[in-house]
Amino acid sequence: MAQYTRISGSVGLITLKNPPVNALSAVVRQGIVDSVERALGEPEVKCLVICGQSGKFCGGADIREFGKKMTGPPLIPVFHAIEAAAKPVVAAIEGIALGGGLELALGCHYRIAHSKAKLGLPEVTLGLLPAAAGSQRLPRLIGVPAALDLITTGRHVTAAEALQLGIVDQVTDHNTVDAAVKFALSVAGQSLDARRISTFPCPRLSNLDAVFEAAMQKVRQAARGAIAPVACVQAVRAAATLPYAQGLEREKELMATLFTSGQARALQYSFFAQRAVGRWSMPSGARWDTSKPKPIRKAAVIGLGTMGRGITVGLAQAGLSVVAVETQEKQLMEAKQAVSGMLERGAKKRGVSPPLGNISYSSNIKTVGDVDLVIEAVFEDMALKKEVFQQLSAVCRPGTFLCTNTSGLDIDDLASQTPNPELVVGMHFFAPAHVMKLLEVVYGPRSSPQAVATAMQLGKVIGKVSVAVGNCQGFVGNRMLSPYLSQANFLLEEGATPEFVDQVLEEFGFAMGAFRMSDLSGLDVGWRVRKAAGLVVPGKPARMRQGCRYSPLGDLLCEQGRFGQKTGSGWYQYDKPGSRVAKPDPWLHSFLEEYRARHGLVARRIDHQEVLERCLYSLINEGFRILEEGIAAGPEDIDVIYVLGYSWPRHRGGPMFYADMVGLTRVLERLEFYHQAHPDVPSLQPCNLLRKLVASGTPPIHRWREVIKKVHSQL
Ligand SMILES: CC(C)(COP(=O)(O)OP(=O)(O)OC[C@H]1O[C@@H](n2cnc3c(N)ncnc32)[C@H](O)[C@@H]1OP(=O)(O)O)[C@@H](O)C(=O)NCCC(=O)NCCSC(=O)/C=C/CCCCCCCCCCCCC(=O)O
Repeated sequence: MAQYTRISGSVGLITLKNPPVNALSAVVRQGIVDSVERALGEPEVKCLVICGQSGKFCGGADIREFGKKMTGPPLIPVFHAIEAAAKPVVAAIEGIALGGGLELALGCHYRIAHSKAKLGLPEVTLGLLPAAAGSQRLPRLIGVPAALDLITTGRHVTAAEALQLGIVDQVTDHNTVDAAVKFALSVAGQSLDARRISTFPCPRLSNLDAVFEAAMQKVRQAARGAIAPVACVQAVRAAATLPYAQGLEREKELMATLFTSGQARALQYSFFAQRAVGRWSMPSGARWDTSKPKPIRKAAVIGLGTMGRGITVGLAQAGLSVVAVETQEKQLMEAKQAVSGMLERGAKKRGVSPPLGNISYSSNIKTVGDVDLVIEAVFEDMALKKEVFQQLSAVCRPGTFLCTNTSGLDIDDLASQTPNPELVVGMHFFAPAHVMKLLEVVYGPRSSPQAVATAMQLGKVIGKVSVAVGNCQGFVGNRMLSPYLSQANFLLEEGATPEFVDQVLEEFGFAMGAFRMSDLSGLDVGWRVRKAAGLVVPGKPARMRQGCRYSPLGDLLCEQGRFGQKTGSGWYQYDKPGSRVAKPDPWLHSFLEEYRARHGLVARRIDHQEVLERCLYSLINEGFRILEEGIAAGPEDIDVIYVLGYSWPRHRGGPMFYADMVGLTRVLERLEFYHQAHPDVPSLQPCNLLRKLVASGTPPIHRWREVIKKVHSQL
């Protein structure tokens, strides 16, 4: 609702009340209309102030109302009524003014912000544009280049930047509502002619075409197929070239296309999924709301390779005290230098001082005796990790949580090295660990709910989106990647090239196709895993292993020392080791031809559809297996992992959301088709849960949990 009160006799105060972020629901919109009307009708009232309760101005349109039947007054006329008011209206911005919240403020005549407030038009991140006249008012207020930047990126700006840009008129460190009331009284009675943004001409640009061409090129490059950023540029162009009323029509037209698009649905699903994963549960029944985390003040990181360094930076930046341990003195010195450099660069960017003093370095593992939690980040080798866990058990005080940063090793096996397996959890960070938002928190069968809650909470403290998942080979992300990569390899055997497969996957929206990504991460990584699994048999490149089809192509490249970017060749060639520019490699093409000839394979023409379906549907099928086994609690968990950790295009929601969009019946049919053609590839065999979902009438994704629950209860 919106509550109307009178203060200081002559000020009408409208307070938005819709926890948690005062979103502009139908009731709130109606409340604003009624309050404004009332204030304008009261002769004693000289001016108005609009604020939000609980220190939050407004988080924008109520996203939960999208996709439902529209009720209540639409936003644009509400904001026009405010702008047209004959009494000054001042927005008192505390906390947030985002999306429709900022558009509301732009409809007001003046804006006063608290110094800690964040402002922005993040609609683009939800697949939309600021269609409550924001795309038309903001360029008129701050000019085209700055408006283009804010509207196409959706970034939030601080109050200080908003003041500099001219979005707000004043910033205060004190009570914002008091400041706004004082300000409103000071301008009461003054002409408002120069305060109505919709009447402003858009600041002229001499190089208008060039500015828009450059903006369009930039968004197209970054968008990877997303349509909202493109529409945002078009809407701002309308503001720059058309009268306000016509610009508004264009904004409406563009919004109509976006509003009902699959991309908007996907991005809004993703928004809620990222919040839903915080409400984790385990098959044992343990849950986020019944498991209390222990506060972590001091942590240790063991092993200061690339991952350990990134984790140390993340912890120190979040204000934790960190003991960073590396037993090799030379590496310890190198790591100290590298970590300090990362902290200094990060601090410079954020305009703060680097938290160098939060870290103490040591080559002696015994120095971790007084920490609350340890993150072991040594080399991905089970024997080595076991040794470290045994040492930790001897030196850590009772109750210390022991976490391992691993991308797929058995958490329970490791936990068995300690007398307290309930304190052990996996924390799978993604490289670079201080940058990537995703953290897989892996619980073993003996991990206590408190250990999981503590790791999840620590992830939040260091700015990660943490997803709790069960223990299995590769956990969720890497386990699903395995069939995807296998299909990519099989496609090469059957006639495709790495360039073609990557092109198809990149057109779908991945930042990198399967082969460019493998070259970047290093082909030796998978080689080591396959060796450990007994799949690599030197001198035996046969295409079957353990009764299933197997492609030894990656192993053969590794045997030649082709590990990818770091060695200057892999699936592609590079100018020099470490170079990032992948070029098609004639050697690789001849190698593939020889390989096919040796195995009696006849190259056939493989089309776009087959590449996409075989790679994506095998990955999705594995996702259903993971749900069936209870390794992930719901499809949102998988989707968040893929969007944040594996560059799955955000505007496609994630693999499970994509399956829902494509239609489960279609996914099932195509998997059956490919499995018939390749019966020796088990990952193409549709899993039980997928069949059950189709048999139960293909419910929409938000109802899959009901079917999953039934499947689990039958097991
Ligand atoms: C920064 C935040 C605000 C707060 O962050 P934090 O403190 O970390 O808390 P969170 O965990 O993120 O959030 C707390 C809970 O609040 C929920 N929430 C947050 N924002 C909203 C919201 N805007 N609406 C509803 N719910 C919201 C959140 O989900 C959490 O709850 P839960 O845990 O999930 O239960 C942060 O939350 C944030 O960034 N929020 C989003 C801000 C944002 O993006 N705002 C913009 C929203 S879109 C908008 O404003 C659009 C405006 C113009 C719309 C014009 C509409 C016109 C329709 C015309 C249609 C024409 C087409 C016709 C087609 C046809 O012809 O049919």
